Amino acid sequence: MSFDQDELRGEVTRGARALVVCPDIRGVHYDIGIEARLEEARGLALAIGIVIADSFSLPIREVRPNTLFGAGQVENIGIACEQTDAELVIVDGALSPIQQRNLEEKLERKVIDRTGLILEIFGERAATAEGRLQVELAHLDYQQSRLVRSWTHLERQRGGFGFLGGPGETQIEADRRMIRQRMARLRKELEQVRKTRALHRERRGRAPWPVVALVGYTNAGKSTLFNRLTGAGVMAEDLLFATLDPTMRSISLPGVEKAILSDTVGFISDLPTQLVAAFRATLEEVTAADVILHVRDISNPDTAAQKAEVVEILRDLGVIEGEDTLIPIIEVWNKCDLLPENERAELVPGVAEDDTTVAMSALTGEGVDELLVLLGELLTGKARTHSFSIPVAHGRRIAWLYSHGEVLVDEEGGAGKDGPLRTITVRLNPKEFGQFENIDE
Ligand SMILES: Nc1nc2c(ncn2[C@@H]2O[C@H](COP(=O)(O)OP(=O)(O)OP(=O)(O)O)[C@@H](O)[C@H]2O)c(=O)[nH]1
Repeated sequence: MSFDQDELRGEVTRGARALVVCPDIRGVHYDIGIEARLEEARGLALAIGIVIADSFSLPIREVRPNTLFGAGQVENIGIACEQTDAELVIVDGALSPIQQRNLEEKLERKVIDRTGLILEIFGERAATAEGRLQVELAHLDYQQSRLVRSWTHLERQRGGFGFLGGPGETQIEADRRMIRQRMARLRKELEQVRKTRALHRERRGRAPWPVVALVGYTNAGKSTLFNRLTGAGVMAEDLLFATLDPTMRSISLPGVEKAILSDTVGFISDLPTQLVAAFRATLEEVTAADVILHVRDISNPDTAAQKAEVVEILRDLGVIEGEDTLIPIIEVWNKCDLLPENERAELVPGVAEDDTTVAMSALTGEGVDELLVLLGELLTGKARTHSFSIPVAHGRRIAWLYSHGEVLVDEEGGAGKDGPLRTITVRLNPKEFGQFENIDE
């Protein structure tokens, strides 16, 4: 195989020192302000263990097709790299393959753009089979576009120059073909995974404990909360857990011996469209959770817009349908410590009236106990009423409902494709509701 598979992954290494540059292009609409964009870009880089040597924004009046930035700006980036010892430049915007190559040559450093950076993060976080496949597919797609248009560079690398349309070009063609073949294979595998869909059931079936999933906008404080909830005292079994999957840990909650806390990839503004499918797939595991903690940075001026985006994705994933949430969601109003005194007094600490909101600070720890109590209640005591339409022939499922839940109504419910139905209304807590889905006929 002539194409180096490693080229497709691992654009950046953990611990690399990077300069983060945020281009502010005149006439381009960004969802959030330049300071917030810079903050987000820094957060993204930190999320995959990059050390930030420096970060700044650069106004661009006119996009240069070859380098994006103007000549003077490129020079300044180079100087900043020298001064801060940066070995990597992250451009928080889209670079064409040509721009990326040219910047790399001029700066004599690796340069990655926003899509490349986000792909790295997704690659690290993808927890399900579908997520991993989607991320690899997006990576190949990205890589493919780079190959096509930067062929002169690769040709030179391979010593193919001198022959017009000669070996160099053939090499590129071969690389492209290989990528296409790999992509076709991945698509097939994806189809397979989707067909079986046993994924989540299997995952749920395997986990004897309830699962609590953290979702939220990037920089909302998910990791900080994750670390606070999982605490300093890491038990041996947790270490094993942490090695297997660093985004999952066990926690104990009032009334619940053990629950699993699962972190997910953060939501990102202006997500490049080619990454949307991969992003959703990395979040699929959320649909297997018993409770979702939606972490919000309540001190952020864009907090309402960020919430709307998160809700939209949860809708797409089928977690929210119309007015109903199929998995209970607790809104964590994080970073309360940053609110002005008068606003804080109304919120902190604790639980708001609707009992699905907790105001807290993952940094100072205020409100954490209230959150734990609410979580414990949701996972144990707080049963909810559900209505199921079940074929009479599915005796085991019906018997299970009687033995585990509190059946309120049980009546004839017409006929379905598996014969006569019963409509059973029953009170189940979230854990039992999850278990019920796994009961065979
Ligand atoms: N003042 C304050 N800062 C906080 C709080 N929680 C988190 N932070 C800070 O916010 C920044 C982002 O926190 P993270 O926990 O990394 O955010 P995240 O949601 O995991 O971000 P991604 O990994 O990008 O999704 C860090 O600098 C935290 O120290 C809080 O309650 N109060």
